[in-house]
Amino acid sequence: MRAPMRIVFDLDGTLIDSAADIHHAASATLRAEGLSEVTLAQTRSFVGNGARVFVERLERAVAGSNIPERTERMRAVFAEEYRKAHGLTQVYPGVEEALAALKAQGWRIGLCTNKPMVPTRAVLKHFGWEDLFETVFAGDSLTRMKPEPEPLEAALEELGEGLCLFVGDSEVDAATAKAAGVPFALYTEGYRKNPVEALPHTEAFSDWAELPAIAARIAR
Ligand SMILES: O=C(O)COP(=O)(O)O
Ligand SMILES: [Mg+2]
Repeated sequence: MRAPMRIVFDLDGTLIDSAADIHHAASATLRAEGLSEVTLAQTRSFVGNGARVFVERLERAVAGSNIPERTERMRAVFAEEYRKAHGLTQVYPGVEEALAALKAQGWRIGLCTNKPMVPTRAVLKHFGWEDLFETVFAGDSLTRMKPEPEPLEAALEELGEGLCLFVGDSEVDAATAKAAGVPFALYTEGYRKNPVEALPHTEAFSDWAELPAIAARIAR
């Protein structure tokens, strides 16, 4: 009998390009404080360590520092805006076909994102993906988030035993996989800040059509 296989995906910058919506939510948050706005490229560079860190980076970029009361107000506005922010989000080309192919190959599929659970569920619903993942760990599911290994380990545990693979786009994901001792497939078209070579990875891909073959190779 074939050993079970488990594959866990990151969300932002891996399955979906959500930067435009995050930028929109960030702009509303900054406007509410009378602060100047940031560019889409800046927004992209602030994504990766969850919503709390995102807001801190945003505030620091335009105001020079974090003032606790202001940071809290900004967090509240951002959370509200983020929940509604999926109209501009695009699924990367080939993602749905690749996930279907992986399922057909016998992979059990999970999600491990640093995005909080409320906007994560909202975006999954938006794309009709509520039942796509057998397990979902968000940035606020546990007390620790990526790059700590716990959420990835927890997602894998929920998927049972067997060979495993993590797929993500960023330095945070590469570090998480390394910390958990899990093979890592790097999607190169997401929000990473450094060259591909600088991120520890088992395999890298730029086209989702390549992933089923990569996974099959790792599973051999
Ligand atoms: O929301 C974030 O900061 C990052 O989200 P991700 O873990 O899905 O890339
Ligand atoms: Mg990501």
